[in-house]
Amino acid sequence: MSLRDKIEELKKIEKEIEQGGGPEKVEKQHRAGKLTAWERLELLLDPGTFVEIDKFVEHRNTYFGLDKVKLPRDGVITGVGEINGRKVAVFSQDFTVMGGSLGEMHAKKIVKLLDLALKMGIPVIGINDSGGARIQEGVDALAGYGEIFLRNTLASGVVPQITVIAGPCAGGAVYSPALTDFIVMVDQTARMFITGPNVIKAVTGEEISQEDLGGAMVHNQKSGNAHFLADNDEKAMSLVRTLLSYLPSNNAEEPPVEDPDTSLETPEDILDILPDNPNKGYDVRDVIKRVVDHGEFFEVQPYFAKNIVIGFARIQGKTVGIVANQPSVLAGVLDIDSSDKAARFIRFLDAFNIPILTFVDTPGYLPGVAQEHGGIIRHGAKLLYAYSEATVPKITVILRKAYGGAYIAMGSKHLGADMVLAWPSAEIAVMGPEGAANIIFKREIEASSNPEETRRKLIEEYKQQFANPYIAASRGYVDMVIDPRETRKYIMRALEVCETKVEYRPKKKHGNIPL
Ligand SMILES: CCCC(=O)SCCNC(=O)CCNC(=O)[C@H](O)C(C)(C)COP(=O)(O)OP(=O)(O)OC[C@H]1O[C@@H](n2cnc3c(N)ncnc32)[C@H](O)[C@@H]1OP(=O)(O)O
Repeated sequence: MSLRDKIEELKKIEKEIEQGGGPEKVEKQHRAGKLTAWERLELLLDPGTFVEIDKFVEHRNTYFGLDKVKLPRDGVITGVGEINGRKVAVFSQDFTVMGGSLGEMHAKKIVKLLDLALKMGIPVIGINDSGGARIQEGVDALAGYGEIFLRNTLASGVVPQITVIAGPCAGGAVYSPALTDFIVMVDQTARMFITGPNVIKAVTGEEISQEDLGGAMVHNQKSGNAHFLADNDEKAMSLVRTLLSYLPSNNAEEPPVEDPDTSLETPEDILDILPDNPNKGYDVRDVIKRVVDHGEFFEVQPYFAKNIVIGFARIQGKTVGIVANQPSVLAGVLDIDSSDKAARFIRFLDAFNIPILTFVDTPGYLPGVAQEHGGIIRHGAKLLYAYSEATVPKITVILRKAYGGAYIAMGSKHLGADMVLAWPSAEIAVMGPEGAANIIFKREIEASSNPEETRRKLIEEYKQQFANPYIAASRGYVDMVIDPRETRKYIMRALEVCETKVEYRPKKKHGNIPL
């Protein structure tokens, strides 16, 4: 055979492989509202940038008649491509090939890709659509998952890892996504659970549908396992592209600078957001949008623990991570879920050189038996730990309430904030005026001929004395009390000063965050 003939043969082999599970399976995939592994990659990557690796890999299993079965690419496409001109490593499981199930060689392809991404310092995006461990391959499939979990862990904090769940992801398979930084789930088609409805019914007697057990909304809203909800595969791919635009390729790089907004102005109407009544809520995102570049805020986990808001934005084109109490939900209290949500995000920001911008308006940690018995002490400590551990620039703006332990936890000076700004509306105290006055003036109130009137007067007195930013500012715990209309300017200046920040921590193997 001449070289030209051999090239013809190569093209023929490639064409066969590219059929995946064949037209019928592709048709079934489309009928289920899902794109194929290849179609997803085409939407995710810049056109013409994908370079496939291991296209010719085949399984070598002989059990249960598998030796007679051809599984193109062993059910997963792997390779390197570009997103907005930056290199990424990607794998996309092909459900048309034996349900995208993971056997020995399928796993080896993903492991090889993760090793490559780690060596080259490029983000990893995994598109999951799989029936899990390939049952016929037994322990080889389990070993494959173990090898992947190890790589996910080693890559954690070195390169960003993003998972899209675009179909089933069941059993131990869920732990690879869980070890990555962000999970996007596609509404109605994504499913994640350790054991499905049938096993649950047999073991606990509970009856539940797949969607209610592990659908995209459940994990976005209830469990907090997912970070983003996408209406369909197209939206999921576009979401990943946006997310990546905020991130560096690895922990030794800075995030890319995009479309810098050099205006120093904060819109005048920022003064109209806080209600006059301090017990009324407002949407903290209205504050965030008036401060960041072009009013653009990319929220992460918008459906989970809504009493805290996290997400990405830019200041002068540079990425910042935002953590903000949300006074319109549970008055912005800190509880188990919001502490977990914020702490994990802060650790991501710190690992990837992204400054933390915190907005504070919280009445404290949520009281209650469920919270105490649920471990609020341990979960709340995660937030303290994450802020304390972080060495990236930390800028905090106290908008209104900053009470008790929550004052300390929310990026306070005491946990190493580089710049703490406070609006004149800030109230920094051990607790709110009503609670405080009832305790410290208890005897005076009881002895009074008009207890209600005395209580009211003493609460007012307490408010005058303590419910302001000036005592904290007089101690240097607040660096500057500012006109809210200058918030953006102060943040810009603070971030500029922090650009050369270097902070060392004692040498250790790793800390022991309260998990
Ligand atoms: C450490 C990791 C440990 C684990 O992964 S444990 C989890 C093991 N996996 C499971 O229990 C899930 C088994 N699969 C299923 O329940 C269903 O196939 C699933 C994922 C809900 C999808 O259902 P459908 O959309 O109706 O598709 P289907 O059942 O017709 O499957 C399509 C083709 O894929 C095959 N398949 C799915 N999961 C597989 C697996 N794990 N091993 C081997 N083959 C698997 C299935 O047999 C079917 O093949 P075919 O097209 O009929 O030739």
